[in-house]
Amino acid sequence: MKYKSNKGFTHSQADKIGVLVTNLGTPQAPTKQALRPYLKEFLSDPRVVEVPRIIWWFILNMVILNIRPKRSAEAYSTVWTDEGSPLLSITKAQSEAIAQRCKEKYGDDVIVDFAMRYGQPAISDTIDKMLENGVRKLVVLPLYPQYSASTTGSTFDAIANDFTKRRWLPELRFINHYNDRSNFIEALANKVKAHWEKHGRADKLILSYHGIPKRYLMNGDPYHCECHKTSRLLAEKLGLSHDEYMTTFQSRFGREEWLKPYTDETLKGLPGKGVKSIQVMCPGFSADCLETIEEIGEENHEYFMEAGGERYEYIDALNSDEEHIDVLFDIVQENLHGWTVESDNSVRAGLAKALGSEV
Ligand SMILES: C=CC1=C(C)c2cc3[nH]c(cc4nc(cc5[nH]c(cc1n2)c(C)c5CCC(=O)O)C(CCC(=O)O)=C4C)c(C)c3C=C
Ligand SMILES: [Fe+2]
Ligand SMILES: [Fe+2]
Repeated sequence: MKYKSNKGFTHSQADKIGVLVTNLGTPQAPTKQALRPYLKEFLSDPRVVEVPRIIWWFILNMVILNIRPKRSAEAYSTVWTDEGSPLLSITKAQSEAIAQRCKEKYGDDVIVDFAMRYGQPAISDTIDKMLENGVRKLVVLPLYPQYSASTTGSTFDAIANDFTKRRWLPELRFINHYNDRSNFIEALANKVKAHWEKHGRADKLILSYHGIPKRYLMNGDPYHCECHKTSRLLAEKLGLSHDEYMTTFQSRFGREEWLKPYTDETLKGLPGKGVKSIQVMCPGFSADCLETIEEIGEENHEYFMEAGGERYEYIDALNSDEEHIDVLFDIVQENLHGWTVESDNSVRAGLAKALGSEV
């Protein structure tokens, strides 16, 4: 059979709304063996690496997958906790907190769950579970504030690809971005202010975002502009002048030019220009992960101090802070607008009978 059936449907089930929270994904363990399949899936995605497939297949399989898993595993082992990968445990906590809010407001009509674009829990498995539990309307919330084809676009591909295998599609609402949303900017600003209250101000606030190849921007990806907009709005909210903050791009991969200025090169150069104390925030990461904890918290900290810096502080991502959950729940609520959860019992009864399930 070409399409997945709707086994598990019972007529007594009421139609439900599903909220699927997604993030990038992370390896199962901080080991070379676990990194290989994770990196293979991630880096085989044509939205992530836009290089002709045949050429990329050779580079990926012959070079990268022989070198990078070991190096990445070492980096991951420095951030691993008792609960596993921070990205996974924080995304789970965010999803549970949104679920709690939905339960308080909508009771059992709205089911909230999370999935990862690469690795586990897989998007298709989570959609399977939701549909089996009666979901007929689906809101997808990728936890990327700024749209990029390599992240948000790729998440849409995964949903679309899953739908090609299903017979009875649910209704779909897909959240594209929230980079300039006022309560998101406010939550970021409050996080900075809380840090200032505790530690005082520094010479500069560095807003570091994950990079993408410059070529993607030149081909029309709005990510760079969306990052700058987040920075501008945040700086306005904090009353910062142009020389009190900076937008930079981190986590380069491969040899081509990526969005500039690069975070690492910037930090190496700042002490020589008289900037001796900095605070770094990453407003493109909804959860702390390898790229913030290790790359910003450790590696770039060292670069700055070795170059003559005197004070370096990383300001955590919004993670499962109450105010962040308020923002995410607000986005979800907006996207439930006009959706009711009335059960079409006659359709379900007919279907359940035909499928031989409970009627
Ligand atoms: C937040 C937005 C992100 C964008 C944009 C992004 C683009 C992008 N990433 C790579 C390559 C890698 N990224 C890796 C880790 C990683 N990337 C993001 C987010 C964005 N990536 C996150 C949240 C993480 C951390 C995951 C975790 O488990 O903690 C990695 C894996 C780690 C490593 O080996 O360095 C790679 C590889 C490309 C090529 C790209 C743009 C096209
Ligand atoms: Fe990345
Ligand atoms: Fe990195």
